[in-house]
Amino acid sequence: MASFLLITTTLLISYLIFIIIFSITNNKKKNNNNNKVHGLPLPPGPKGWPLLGNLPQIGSKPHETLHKLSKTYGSLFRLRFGSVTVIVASSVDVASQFLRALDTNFSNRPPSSHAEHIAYNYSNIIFSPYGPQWRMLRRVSTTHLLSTKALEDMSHVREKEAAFMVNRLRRAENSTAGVVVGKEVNVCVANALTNAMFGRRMFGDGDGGEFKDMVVEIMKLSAAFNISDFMPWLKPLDIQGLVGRMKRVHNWFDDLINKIIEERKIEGGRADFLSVLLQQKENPSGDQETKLTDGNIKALLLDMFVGGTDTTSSTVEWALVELIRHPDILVAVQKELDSIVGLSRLVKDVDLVNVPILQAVIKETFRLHPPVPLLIPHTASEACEVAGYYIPKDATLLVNTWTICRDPEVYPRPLEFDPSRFLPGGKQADVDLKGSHMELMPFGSGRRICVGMRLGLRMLSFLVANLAHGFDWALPNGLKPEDLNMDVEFGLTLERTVPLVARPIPRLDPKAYVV
Ligand code: HEM
Repeated sequence: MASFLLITTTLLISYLIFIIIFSITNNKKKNNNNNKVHGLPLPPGPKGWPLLGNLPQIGSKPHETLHKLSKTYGSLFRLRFGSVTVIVASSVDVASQFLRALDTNFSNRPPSSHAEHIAYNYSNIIFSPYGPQWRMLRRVSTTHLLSTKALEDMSHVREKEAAFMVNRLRRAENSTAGVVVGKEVNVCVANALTNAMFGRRMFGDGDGGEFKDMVVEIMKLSAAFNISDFMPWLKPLDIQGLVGRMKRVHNWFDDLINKIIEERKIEGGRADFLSVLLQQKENPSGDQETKLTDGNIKALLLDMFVGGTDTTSSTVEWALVELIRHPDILVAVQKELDSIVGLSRLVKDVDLVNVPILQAVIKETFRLHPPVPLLIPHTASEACEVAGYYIPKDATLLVNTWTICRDPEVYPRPLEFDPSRFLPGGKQADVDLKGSHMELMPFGSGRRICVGMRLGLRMLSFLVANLAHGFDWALPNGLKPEDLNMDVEFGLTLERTVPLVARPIPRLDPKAYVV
């Protein structure tokens, strides 16, 4: 036994030494070749550690660390995460070179253990390689699941879930401790999505049972930083134990969704995403280059849930926090909505066609609190030149929208919450959220722009509208709005460290709240 341990340890140490030497010489060679062959410098950047590169410098709030580095190295700089070259874009000009001028070259994604072990080996949209499968999944999603008509057909589901939420909040009227608003919003968004996907609510009002536990684990793993994604030679060791957890949660999800699919086969079709996808699999429409597989269907539904829930609910929470901190703006939103909706019913989807103040509040919330401050990473399919620098093939691109949204050259008084920038006469009056204005792109831009953007925007506007129109808001325990903790936690989205707890004070006719 002792000699077995000795041999294993010796082999492991030799393997590590070999990897260290190989990685150092390989990185040097790569950099020299890059410079020599193309005669262009690589973007500047801080020196990294052997092997780990700049990983130890990134910290728990990468967007803020990268923001600080951009002050030293400029709006286009380079890092190394393990063996991966990382390029960071932190200005409107640089971001538009990558995401507009060179969009096709930067439409790929880096390898990801999450995509491999949870999302059916890259069968999803988010991490699908740029190619026929990705095009097919985007087409199916935009044409059949998230088209304007499909979103309108689903509006009653969102309205019903919002009514449940408003009703729960109304019942908390007399609670002096207040309610954890983000939790209520999260349950509402999650149920609206599972209703759209599977035709059923899967989160109870108190606890969400098995599905909720599974989702929480998936969300945690989606946000986790797996070191072997950057040091592929560490893969066999799974030193953080993440791959084991990913495989377990994948099987959990797979069992659950298989059960739902089997039930669906017995019950017959419905008008939800699952039925539409199963039908598309049997009878594909158009001349699809690739066929939709069971793996694609499951991975796509998972993508939509993971991509759509926390992004939407955390932005609603931030918007409400800002409205509580700026009571005059809350009153302006309420007046705008009262003039359209009155006080006898809740806001509906169709009411939100012409609501400039609400839309300006949403934009300003996205600007100060972008839920995805570093866009999902892109990679360079081919080496190229940007701003006089050499960008190597396979380099990972991070776009720091958090920095872009706080650039004082673009946004005067950038730390102030001031929706009037986006109103007629304001400096950013023409800026929309659809990815054509690099100064505000919470959904990204170019080919990889968020596929659920329209659904996300509708849910978000609709929920903020109902929270603002349905209630006045007070803080418990004499807390003053200006004393609200505004710290953030970087994860799957940029969440509040301290969730908002507030007291909803109904302001509509009592019958408006009856579900
Ligand atoms: C406020 C809500 C949302 C925000 C802020 C948001 C943000 C984003 C961002 C920043 C990206 C990456 C863009 C890039 O790579 O450059 C993305 C991608 C994606 N989002 Fe969203 N999202 C939201 C809602 C949704 C919803 C509701 C869904 C689906 C129902 C969804 C599904 C996806 C998918 C599938 C992708 C991958 C697109 C691709 O790689 O081609 N998102 N989202």
